[in-house]
Amino acid sequence: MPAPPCASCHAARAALRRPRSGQALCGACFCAAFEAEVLHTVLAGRLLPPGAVVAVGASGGKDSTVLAHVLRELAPRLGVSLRLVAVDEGIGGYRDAALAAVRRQAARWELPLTVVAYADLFGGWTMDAVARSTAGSGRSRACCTFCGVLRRRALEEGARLVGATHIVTGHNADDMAETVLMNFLRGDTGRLARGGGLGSPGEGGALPRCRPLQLASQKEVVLYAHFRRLDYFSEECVYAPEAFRGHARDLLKRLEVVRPSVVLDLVHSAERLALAPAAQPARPRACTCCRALASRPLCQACTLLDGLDRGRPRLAIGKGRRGLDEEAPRAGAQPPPSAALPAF
Ligand SMILES: Nc1ncnc2c1ncn2[C@@H]1O[C@H](COP(=O)(O)OP(=O)(O)OP(=O)(O)O)[C@@H](O)[C@H]1O
Repeated sequence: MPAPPCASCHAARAALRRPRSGQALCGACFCAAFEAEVLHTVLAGRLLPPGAVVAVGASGGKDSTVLAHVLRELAPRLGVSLRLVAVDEGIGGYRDAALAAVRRQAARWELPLTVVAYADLFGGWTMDAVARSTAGSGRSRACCTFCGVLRRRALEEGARLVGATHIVTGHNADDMAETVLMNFLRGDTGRLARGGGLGSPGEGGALPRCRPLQLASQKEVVLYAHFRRLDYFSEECVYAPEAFRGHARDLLKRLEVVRPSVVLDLVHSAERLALAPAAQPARPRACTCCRALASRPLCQACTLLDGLDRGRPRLAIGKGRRGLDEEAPRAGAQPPPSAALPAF
């Protein structure tokens, strides 16, 4: 049976059905609709004001590739300029190939690219060194926790380096729903309270961050990359199989079979979530080591780096926060560059 005509242009044959609405569209009309929806997200949320210098967190993966491509299309209408910022976490056999993809994109799209490395920013620590250090502590699955905290800090540093006023990342609706679910499953009310909305306004001097693809499903991101013939790196990080996120992802996939709207429902729930006054996280204060915003005496990045420097990663990544708070940073510990507390 031939494909039905495109429900938008009525001229071409439909090439896909949109996963959520079931609308049959040709590739060109789907891409135009996808771009219009991202534009709406940015304008309705007032995420990127005209004149903004936007640092795109570029990992070489599908999400940030699609984000950079869409924003490049929308940049003249939004009146913003773009810079690609890539973080080299020091993950052998993974990040080098991903960075090669980012370099190809920067060259093809004529966008300036800056690469910042954990090793330079964090006193020689790479993710491979962190993984070696945490192996045998029984907590090696926490690699992604370390990486998330340090990457956020590194992205902030890279963005400042290129004179950016805003940071955007490629988190899509599926990523966000996984995060919400993980925070619920861990009982992490602080992150639940901070994690909603389309980004963070830039508390305490940190650059404002946003996620323009937060309402786009993973399937549509992949479809957009396919129809725009984007070149991206699709391998999974070598440390990802250890991550708790994988369990949240599996659970969501199963839930989606019985309730297709579950991903967006979770994202919207998090946006509207209000904590009871007694459960509100403590007011952030300055980290005693680097002066970044922190909900405890030490910010997360300093806590992790200090734990690593002491050779006690178990302390740094465990749930025993009380123990952590009592620990002063090791004398002479290098404070990492300043940034604010992670919101995602
Ligand atoms: N090494 C990196 N350098 C710069 N930005 C990064 C890096 N890793 C992740 N990001 C940013 O954080 C976002 C979420 O990354 P994460 O690895 O959690 O998810 P992902 O769904 O695999 O994203 P992607 O497909 O873009 O790699 C990315 O879209 C990107 O904007």
